[in-house]
Amino acid sequence: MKREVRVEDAVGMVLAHDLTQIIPGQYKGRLFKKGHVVLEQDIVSLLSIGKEHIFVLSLDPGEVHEDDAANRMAKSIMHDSLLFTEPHEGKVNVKAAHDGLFVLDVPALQQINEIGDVVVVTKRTFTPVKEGATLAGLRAVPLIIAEEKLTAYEEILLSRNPLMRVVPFASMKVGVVTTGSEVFKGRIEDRFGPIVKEKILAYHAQWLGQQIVDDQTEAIVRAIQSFIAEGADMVLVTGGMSVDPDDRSPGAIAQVATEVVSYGMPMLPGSMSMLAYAGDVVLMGLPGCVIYDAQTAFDHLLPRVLAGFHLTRADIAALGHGGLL
Ligand SMILES: Nc1nc2c(c(=O)[nH]1)N[C@H]1C(S)=C(S)[C@@H](COP(=O)(O)OP(=O)(O)OC[C@H]3O[C@@H](n4cnc5c(N)ncnc54)[C@H](O)[C@@H]3O)O[C@H]1N2
Ligand code: MOO
Repeated sequence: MKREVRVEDAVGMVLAHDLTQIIPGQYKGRLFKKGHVVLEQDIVSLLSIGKEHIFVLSLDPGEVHEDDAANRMAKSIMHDSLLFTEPHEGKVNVKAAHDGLFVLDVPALQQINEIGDVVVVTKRTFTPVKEGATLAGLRAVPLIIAEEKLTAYEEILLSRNPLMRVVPFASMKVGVVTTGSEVFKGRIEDRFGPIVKEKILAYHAQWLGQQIVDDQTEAIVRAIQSFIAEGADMVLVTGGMSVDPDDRSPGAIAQVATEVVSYGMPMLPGSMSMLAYAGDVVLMGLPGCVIYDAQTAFDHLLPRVLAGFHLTRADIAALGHGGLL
């Protein structure tokens, strides 16, 4: 509620509007901002610009100032992997405490943003982020917010936190099996090795090496198994993923796998990719587009796998929404 008070009585109260200072020839601008909580030392400044009375918004019981609200919003989503800025204009920014994969509880975010007057705005879930990156903004929309809106927010998080977190990447050991008679027989130069190596090293994973083999199922199987015997956490098989008679990679991966999650996925480019597991070892089949397109399904699967997630068919099916890269 807006009401008039004597400046001396305004300490602790919230300014209802901006207050302007004019010093002829020198300055015309805002001395205090709407929403400012009046401090003891502000009294002199206010009197010096001719304000003996000011309009304040009094916080009735059940009302919270925007900055206090933003602080409470931050408190409810505390997590070791997150850092929070001081509130400014009713907003706290959330930052990454370390490199990793940004992971968000999307249904909980939806529930929070349905409350009204509190908004949480984030990066997309499963985005790889660097230390210090801004992940989200938490904002109280009105200057004065109803306590019940904040309570509703806090109640959702009682059972749902962590709402968001950053999962560090494991330093997995990765081996690459490259198929293709044209490469094996030296008819063309291999392009897969350097491209995949760069993507893997960008996540600080370990490069075990690359084996180039002919389009023969047994040769591909042996190469995968030799990387597993060497301690690989992940083996990538490149090329030979589509429909030609020489495309042996899916069959070879399936032979080694204990679980085939998916051959084919709802992402373009990269729809001919494959994900399988041999025990805990991740097996991926990478189609030719990975050497052609800057972004494919591989770029979306790799960080999630490195963050330690065991992907299911449901996870793969969910890629379709936004999967047209
Ligand atoms: N009839 C269909 N044709 C294709 C389909 C389909 O569903 N039906 N899918 C297309 C899609 S999508 C993709 S992606 C590619 C998948 O290709 P492959 O993984 O089978 O790739 P290859 O046939 O082995 O090679 C394609 C192309 O890339 C060259 N290549 C392969 N490996 C290397 C390497 N290590 N270094 C350099 N160049 C390499 C290869 O020589 C071919 O030119 O299939 C579509 N077709
Ligand atoms: O697997 Mo293909 O890449 O859909 O582009």
